[in-house]
Amino acid sequence: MQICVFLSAADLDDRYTAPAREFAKLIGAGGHTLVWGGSETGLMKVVADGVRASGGRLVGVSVEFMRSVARADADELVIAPDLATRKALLLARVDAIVVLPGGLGTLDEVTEILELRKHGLHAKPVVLLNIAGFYDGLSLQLRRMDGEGFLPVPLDDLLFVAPDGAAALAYLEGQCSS
Ligand SMILES: C/C(=C\CNc1ncnc2c1ncn2[C@@H]1O[C@H](COP(=O)(O)O)[C@@H](O)[C@H]1O)CO
Repeated sequence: MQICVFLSAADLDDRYTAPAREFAKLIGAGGHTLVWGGSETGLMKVVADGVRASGGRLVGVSVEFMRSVARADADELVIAPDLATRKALLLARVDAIVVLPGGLGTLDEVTEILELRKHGLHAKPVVLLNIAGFYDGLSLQLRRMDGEGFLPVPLDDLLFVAPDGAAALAYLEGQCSS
């Protein structure tokens, strides 16, 4: 599978980096390709390093104004002219999307992907990898939207929340083989 991972560009502590590294190892060992924002910073670097070390392929999709922090040794590096084009390219290139802990950039990416899926503009599986309970708050908010009629499709049709990397990959393997 070509797996798009959205995740933090910040340097984080072991609570986040250790499970992210485990997930990266599963991606590489499973023969999958990581498609990500292409940067050499923070959790983005941790996961790219982990995928590379376990034999996986790296496809970076960076953006012109971040070119200087893009990973030079990616197997493939695409530079988009702007953030909107980058998100479209990331989605177009992959079979599935996994969202690790992140800040506003990650939140922007995941909400756009979910909004497109809500409108039936793609049908790619989206997984929130709930490392250290990071997405408990967002999950609660989304469940409230679902329960109170704010979503035109059931939340479970939009998103799967996985407790760990193994559960995330098992879900994607089931979805992408069917
Ligand atoms: C430019 C600097 C660091 C590099 N920053 C980023 N590099 C690549 N991709 C990025 C960067 N910042 C955001 N993104 C995209 O958004 C997500 C991470 O954002 P967050 O706010 O840290 O959650 C990530 O998925 C990227 O696609 C030096 O300042």
